[in-house]
Amino acid sequence: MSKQTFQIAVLSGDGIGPEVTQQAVRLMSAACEPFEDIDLSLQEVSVGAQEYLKNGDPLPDSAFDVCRESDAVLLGAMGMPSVRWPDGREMTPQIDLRERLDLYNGLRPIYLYAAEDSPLKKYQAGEIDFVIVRENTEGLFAARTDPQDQTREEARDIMLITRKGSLRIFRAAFDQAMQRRKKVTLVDKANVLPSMVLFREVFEEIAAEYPEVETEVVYVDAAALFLVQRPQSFDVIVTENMFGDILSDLAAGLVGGMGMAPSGDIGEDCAVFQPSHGTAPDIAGQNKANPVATILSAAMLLQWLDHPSAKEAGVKLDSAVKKALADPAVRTGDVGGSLSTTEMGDAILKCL
Ligand SMILES: NC(=O)c1ccc[n+]([C@@H]2O[C@H](COP(=O)([O-])OP(=O)(O)OC[C@H]3O[C@@H](n4cnc5c(N)ncnc54)[C@H](O)[C@@H]3O)[C@@H](O)[C@H]2O)c1
Ligand SMILES: CC(C)[C@H](C(=O)O)[C@@H](O)C(=O)O
Repeated sequence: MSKQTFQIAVLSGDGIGPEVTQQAVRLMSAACEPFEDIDLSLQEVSVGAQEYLKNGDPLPDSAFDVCRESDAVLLGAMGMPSVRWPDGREMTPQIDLRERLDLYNGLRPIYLYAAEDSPLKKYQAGEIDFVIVRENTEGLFAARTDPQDQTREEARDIMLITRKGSLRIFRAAFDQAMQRRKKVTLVDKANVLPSMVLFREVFEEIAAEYPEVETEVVYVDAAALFLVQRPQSFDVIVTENMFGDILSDLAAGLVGGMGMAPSGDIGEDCAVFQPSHGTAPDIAGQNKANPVATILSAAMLLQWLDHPSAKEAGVKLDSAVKKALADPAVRTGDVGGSLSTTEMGDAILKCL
C-alpha cells in the first residue's frame, strides 16, 4: 500500500502557544498512527514575538516559505503585549500569513460540550452549535496595509469591502450551511456604512443561488445581543474581518471561553489551523492552559487534508475530544476543572 506523507508546518509561537501545540501535535500524530496509508512530517518553525526579539523579524522569509510549501500549518498563538513595532502596534504574523497566503475563509466553530461550561443557563450539550465565517483578508483590518495620513492629532482606518472578496466569502458561508442546518446569518452595519451596503448587496445576490438555505440579516450591535439571548438560533454567521474577530471571542465565551474555540484560516490550496485564543501571558509557562481549542484545530486540519484516512483520523480526534469532555471532571481550570495542560492531553489520548 502506498503511503502519502503530509508536510505540516508547526508554529508554536509565544506564551501558552508551545504548551497547547505540544498536546495538539501529540494527539494529531496519535490519531494518524493506525492508518498505514498516511504519515505526517512535522516541521517546527520559529515565528512570533520571541523570534522578533531574537532575530528582528517575527515572520522570517524562510519560515514563510516553509508555511507556503506545506500541506497545512498548525499554529499555537503569537504576540506579546510588551513586544511592539515602533508605531505602537503588536506584531501579528498570523495576520501576515492570512493576507500573504490569501486565507480568506476564517472558520470558527462554536460548540457547547456540556451545560456547565456555559455562563448561560438552560443550554444543554450540543444546543449551542454554530460556526462564524470571518472574512480574513479585507474589512477594517485592510487599514493596516493601507495607512492613511497618520498624525498625532488624527488617525484614520479605512474599511475595505470588495465585490470579489464578498462573493467568495459568502459562497464559503453558504457551502458551510449546506453541510449543516441550512441557515446563514449576515452580520453587518448596513444602516450606517456604505461599505456594508455593498457587502449586503452581494450577500443577497449569493443567497439567491442557494434557495434551500434560510437567511437572516442582523446589524452587528444586535448580533452581540442575540448571541447572548438566542445562540441556539444560529447555524452559520458570516461577517467582515473585525466584526468576526470581536464576535468570535464573545461566542467562545458562550461555550467555556477561549480554550474551547478552534479555528481554520482557509484559502484555495493552503490553510492555517489555530485556536482562536492568544498567548495568555497571565498563565503562560504554568502547564495550566486549556489545549482543547488547539487539539480541535488539529482535528480540523486533518479533516481538511485531501485524503480519506486523514479525514477519518480528524473525525476520530474530534470524537475523542467530545468523549473526554462528557466527563465533567475532565476540564482545565479555565472551565472549572483542575487538570493541567498535559493531563488534559492524556485524557483525550485515552479516549482516542
Ligand atoms: N491568534 C493569536 O495568536 C492571538 C489571538 C489573540 C490574541 N493574541 C495575542 O495574545 C496576547 C494576549 O492577548 P489577550 O490577553 O487579549 O487574549 P488571550 O486570548 O491570550 O487571553 C484572554 C483571556 O483568556 C484566557 N485564555 C486564553 N487562552 C486560554 C487557554 N487556552 N486556556 C486557558 N485560558 C485561556 C487568558 O488567560 C486570558 O484571561 C496579545 O499579545 C495578543 O495580541 C494572539
Ligand atoms: C491577535 C490578533 C491579531 C488576531 C486577530 O485580530 O485576528 C486574533 O484576535 C484572532 O482572532 O485570531
